[in-house]
Amino acid sequence: MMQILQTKVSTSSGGTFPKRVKIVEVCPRDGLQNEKNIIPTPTKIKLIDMLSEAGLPVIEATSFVSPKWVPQMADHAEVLKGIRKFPGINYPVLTPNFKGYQAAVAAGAKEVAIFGAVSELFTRKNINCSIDESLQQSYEILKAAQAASIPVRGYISCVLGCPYEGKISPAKVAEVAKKLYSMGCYEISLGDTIGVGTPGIMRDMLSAVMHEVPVAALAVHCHDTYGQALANTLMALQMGVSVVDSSVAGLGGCPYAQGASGNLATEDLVYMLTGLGIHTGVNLQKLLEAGAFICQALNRKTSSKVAQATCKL
Ligand SMILES: CC(C)(COP(=O)([O-])OP(=O)([O-])OC[C@H]1O[C@@H](n2cnc3c(N)ncnc32)[C@H](O)[C@@H]1OP(=O)([O-])[O-])[C@@H](O)C(=O)NCCC(=O)NCCSC(=O)C[C@@](C)(O)CC(=O)[O-]
Repeated sequence: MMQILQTKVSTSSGGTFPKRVKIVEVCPRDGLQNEKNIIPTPTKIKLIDMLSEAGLPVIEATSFVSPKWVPQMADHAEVLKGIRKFPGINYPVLTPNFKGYQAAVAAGAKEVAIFGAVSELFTRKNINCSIDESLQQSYEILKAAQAASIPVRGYISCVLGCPYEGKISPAKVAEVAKKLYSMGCYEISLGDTIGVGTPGIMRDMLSAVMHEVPVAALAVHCHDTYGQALANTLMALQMGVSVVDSSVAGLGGCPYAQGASGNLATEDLVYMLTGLGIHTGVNLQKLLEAGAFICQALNRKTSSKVAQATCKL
């Protein structure tokens, strides 16, 4: 039995927060991509349908990457074709190269996401090319997508630290963000891929990026390895960011980022935003049910504190 405590937190200190936040739910892709046991396609489809029913405005459905690299995403086309497409909800998919882009469009994708990084070593391990080569691949996708009126979101990984190169300079993040934005990405999601950042590092990184890209076009994507995801996200909100990536039940992690662990749990994000009086359009009860469903399917305990507090799984 789930019971949500309806706390009303004063918003008097929240003058600088955005009035509404767009949540980009990444569980069906980021949350599941690292799972070793192949999850049945109908389970993935049911999860996405439940997330749609919870009112999430954007649900990243799958990724059109190589099945040799990420076997869990091999059923991408079946997932994308099988989900109920709710009006007003976007279902973007990840595309690493032109081959992935073409397959995504053939399967009916109406929005795609490209991904790059600020670390040469991570880029090599993740997509087997250099940063410049990955930008070239992104450019090819962007050109084709623009001609087909398909919006493209851009991810940048390792913005607060890299598992292979360590510290990352904010100037480097700003440089890559500027390139992706000027190439035509409508939104840039800044990923703390291994969850090593703290709010001060987030502030410095965002300050640099905001000189190059309008804050309205920025999103944050925080992993929770060191328990900093919510704090880092709060810092980003205070700086005017109004798009946040998160994953129900806190599932997630990049298979090619040593030490990566789960994402910020969507339940915890929604709870905090509701407490701050920030509108998301998400029904927390339905979200908790979606989280309970996928945790049961994976035989996994939820990482969401709110789910733990409201439901003994
Ligand atoms: C980019 C590649 C494909 C290069 O992989 P490669 O081996 O260098 O590429 P290749 O061109 O030599 O191709 C190898 C084989 O894969 C096939 N192939 C090639 N491309 C595709 C495709 N799109 N779809 C299906 N098949 C494909 C290709 O046809 C070939 O098949 P073969 O001839 O051997 O039978 C590979 O490295 C890859 O798929 N990497 C994806 C890794 C990944 O998914 N990482 C996780 C997502 S990123 C992330 O999680 C971070 C993020 C976004 O969440 C933000 C954050 O937290 O920071």
